[in-house]
Amino acid sequence: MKVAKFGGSSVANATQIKKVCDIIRTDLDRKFVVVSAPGKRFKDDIKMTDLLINLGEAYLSETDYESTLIHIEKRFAEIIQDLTLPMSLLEDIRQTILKALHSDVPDNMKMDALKSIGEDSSAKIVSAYLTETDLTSHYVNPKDAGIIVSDEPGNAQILPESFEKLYLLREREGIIVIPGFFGYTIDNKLVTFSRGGSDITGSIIAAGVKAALYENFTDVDSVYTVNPTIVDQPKEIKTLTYKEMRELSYAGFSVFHDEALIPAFKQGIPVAIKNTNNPHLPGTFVIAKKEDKDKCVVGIASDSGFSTLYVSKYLMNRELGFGRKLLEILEDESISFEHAPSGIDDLSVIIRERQFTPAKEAKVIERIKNELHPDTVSLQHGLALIMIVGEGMMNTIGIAQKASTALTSANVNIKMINQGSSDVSMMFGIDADDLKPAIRSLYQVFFEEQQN
Ligand SMILES: Nc1ncnc2c1ncn2[C@@H]1O[C@H](COP(=O)(O)OP(=O)(O)O)[C@@H](O)[C@H]1O
Ligand SMILES: N[C@@H](CC(=O)OP(=O)(O)O)C(=O)O
Repeated sequence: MKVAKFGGSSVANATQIKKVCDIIRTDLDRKFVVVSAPGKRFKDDIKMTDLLINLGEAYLSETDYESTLIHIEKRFAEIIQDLTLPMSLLEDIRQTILKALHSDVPDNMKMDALKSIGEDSSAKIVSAYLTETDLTSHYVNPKDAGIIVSDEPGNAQILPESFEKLYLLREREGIIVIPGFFGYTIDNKLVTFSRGGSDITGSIIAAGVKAALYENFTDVDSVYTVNPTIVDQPKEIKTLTYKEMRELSYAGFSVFHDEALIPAFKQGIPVAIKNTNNPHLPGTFVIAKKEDKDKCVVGIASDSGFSTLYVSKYLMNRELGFGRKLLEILEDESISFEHAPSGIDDLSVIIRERQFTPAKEAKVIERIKNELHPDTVSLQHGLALIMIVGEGMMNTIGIAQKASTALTSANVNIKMINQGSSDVSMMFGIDADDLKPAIRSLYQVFFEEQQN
């Protein structure tokens, strides 16, 4: 038995949904189907999840929400009409939206209920279309499936008690279509995963039913060695390990959610990332053990939008608890950090920029000054991080030298290097404006000039 997850681009309109159903029909081992909300149909289109978020925000701020509601209904109406499905489906979706919008619950619960409607509606539509084309298919809500999650709105985590019930899904007849992206708490509250979280649902179902394979269908032929929006037609990655994929996803390979590896990994289920528009191609396989031992570096991920909190104080090394107190201030202000390289008298903490507002930034600096009495404290924005990833890097001579040669030849200043805190990656911090030339030059050196 296989689990097939189809991303937003695969269910963006009726033409794409027909491709999804053809893929299922060609291999009936694909018994469990997980779907996302309709995604972008063209570059500047708006994803259904974002429309639902806009709807909720407009409603909560008591501004005009009717126009967004009409926009949402029109998109679903178009899909349902083009698939010649009964219009009662649209009425069902409309009622679900209105019920979530007018329910008397806290704002974060209302937002999660609204956000889930994209996936929920896709699952109802795909299941109805499969039935229409003579396949036995059932829509199964995550609550009935057994997806029990923590009570963290917009950021749920799966609870271990889910897996026993999920295994029973194997007994159900026909093709089971489950909406991705959300689950229910023990006391029945609907909570969503973080953005892009339908990948997580797919992995949870795969682990629960002990699938032979978890197929993740998207809009690219494979996972590429670097982001294809930065380098044109980069080389494909044929296989990589769970550890490598998790590291690359976290550092910017948005094709697969970094939290989606763990459930499949724990059960040793291989993951295949494939293209809905070219399903005959093999795609990329994520597996437990490195296959191509000659290729040390598998991919180079990157992301911008980071800040550096820099603190220096003479004799910091002798001040017991300095680092803890600094991180405690961040914890108090609900700020998480990514990396924290340190020297004798200095400590830098890398933080995602979006966690700061001007007021929060001023408060953090003020608290550090008052509570830790540093010589200097500053917060610099506009940092980009590059992560070079590959199992075996630790024992390979010359990776850092190759990377710094590539960055030098692109005239890119290295602001920070972090090597050794992970055995599968090496991080470089650079100015965000230098990101594209940096990645292009690294790609050239690591994947075009010679094998690594
Ligand atoms: N290294 C990479 N390899 C492949 N795709 C990547 C990579 N880095 C970023 N992406 C982007 O991920 C996109 C697919 O992910 P996503 O938009 O979430 O798809 P879906 O709609 O299937 O969920 C691709 O279109 C591509 O632009
Ligand atoms: N629809 C949700 C969850 C998701 O996984 O979507 P996609 O498969 O389009 O990345 C989001 O946009 O966050």
